[in-house]
Amino acid sequence: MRYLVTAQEMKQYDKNTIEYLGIPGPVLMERAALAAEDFLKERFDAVKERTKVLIFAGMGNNGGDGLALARLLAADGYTVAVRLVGDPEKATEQWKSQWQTLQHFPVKTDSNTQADEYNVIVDALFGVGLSRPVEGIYAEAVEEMNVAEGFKLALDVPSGICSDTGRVLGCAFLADATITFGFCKRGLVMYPGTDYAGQVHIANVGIGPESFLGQSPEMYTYDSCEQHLPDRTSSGNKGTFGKALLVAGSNGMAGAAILAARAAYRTGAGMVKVITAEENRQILQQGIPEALYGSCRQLSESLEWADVIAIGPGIGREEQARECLKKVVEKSRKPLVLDADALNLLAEENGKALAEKLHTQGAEGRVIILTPHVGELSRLLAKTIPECKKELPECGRELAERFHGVAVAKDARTIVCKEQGEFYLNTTGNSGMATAGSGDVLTGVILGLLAQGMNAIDAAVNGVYLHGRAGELAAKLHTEYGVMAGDIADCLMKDYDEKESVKK
Ligand SMILES: NC(=O)C1=CN([C@@H]2O[C@H](COP(=O)(O)OP(=O)(O)OC[C@H]3O[C@@H](n4cnc5c(N)ncnc54)[C@H](OP(=O)(O)O)[C@@H]3O)[C@@H](O)[C@H]2O)[C@@H](O)CC1
Ligand SMILES: [K+]
Repeated sequence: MRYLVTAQEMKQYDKNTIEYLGIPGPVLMERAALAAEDFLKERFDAVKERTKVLIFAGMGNNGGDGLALARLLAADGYTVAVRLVGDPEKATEQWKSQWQTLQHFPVKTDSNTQADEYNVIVDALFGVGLSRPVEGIYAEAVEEMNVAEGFKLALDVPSGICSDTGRVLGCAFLADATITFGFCKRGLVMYPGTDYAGQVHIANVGIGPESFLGQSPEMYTYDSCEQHLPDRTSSGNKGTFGKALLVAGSNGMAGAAILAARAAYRTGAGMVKVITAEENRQILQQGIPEALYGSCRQLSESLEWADVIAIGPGIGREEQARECLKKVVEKSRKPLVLDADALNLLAEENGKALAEKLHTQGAEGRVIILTPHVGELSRLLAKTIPECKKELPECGRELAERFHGVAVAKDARTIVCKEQGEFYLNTTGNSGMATAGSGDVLTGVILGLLAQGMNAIDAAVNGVYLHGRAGELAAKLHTEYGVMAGDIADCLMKDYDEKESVKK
């Protein structure tokens, strides 16, 4: 698990480390600079004589990190220059102290430095203290760094990127790599910040979980397959691994049902039954002979049969789809995944009563997982798409509260949350997954995990992670251009069976 922190959280953890744990600020700054120096030395020590480093320093402690780095590199024999940007009169105390020390080292600090004479550019203008759009001399400095040749390293956060949202405030430094201190900032993994950050390295500078003092970060992600998958007992039979009911595919939309059913099987569900339009029967049975078939008339008895239910992929918004949704809500209390047109139906004026019933069922303990993309989310919350994109975690939370369920708010960086507790931000996946049917696969994955007895939040988080990971594997085979939803389904669990973590 990797924490993703906001600027405010990071400042609090800094403060707690200094004031409560008793590690002085200058020690933290020294460790930050040492980590940055190590990072550069790893790449440039072999060509030290030819390496010329130019550090752009602002007047806050991010600039202070830059000054300390300049001193360390100069002491180590590198050619280093510092360009000050801002008024040193307004600098922080730590900055001033670093500046005084720097005077004893061979570092060029006049303003005549030409960025194109240097082959390493370090951005130490702003870190988590960025508080407004970058303009004037600061924007000019960012522009000069961006057009310069050479390797570009950002300290803590690329200047101009909002640490909390990843948004560009005015303009931003385009880094090859970012070395970030203590914890990864949210803005380094959210778009577009992640594209500006380049490769992100997290440096331990002495600010750890001890500094939380009961206030742990509100967001996290997973970097690898460290999650818990459902136990798989070797003596299990198909009943052990769950009976999953999938209501999907109106006439002509059999593909959505096939994709979701395949994904549920690939994730480990014991049995998958698909309720779909009569016209889809033949193609469904050819497309996925492993699945059981049921017509819409058999829905009530199938609800009895099922352990878990998903509804939505390709169902459309016609009367039959509405009838199916009504039955799924009114005749069952089993764990339920709502996707696609099931969500659109709930957002319609005459879906409000059903939404109200679901809200009550959620309050009474029914497991409800909603998987809207931003368009569906905007309809459900009566907000614009840009609003939903801008405030995705908050919108996810609002949806989770509305249904007392788990929200999977899908975008390039999907958010998963409950009514309370942390936000999971997913960092697996790629642009190849922005393809028709990809959402249907995700519904199947979550359904498959639920069928095996996983709780709602774990099924949603792990489902989103696995789906993204499968997309990465599919892109290795087909490139991001060539990935189709069926490839994602077929790549599910591909790299899992060798891993110890499967057995956790
Ligand atoms: N605590 C510690 O010991 C440790 C801290 N560490 C480091 O400290 C960094 C945080 O330092 P920080 O809090 O001083 O903020 P920082 O990012 O330097 O920026 C503040 C300055 O920028 C200015 N400013 C802001 N926006 C602006 C704009 N648009 N345009 C122009 N000016 C703007 C703002 O000016 P003001 O708003 O006051 O006018 C102020 O001068 C952190 O990212 C990490 O690198 C590490 O060494 C680990 C130990
Ligand atoms: K920076």
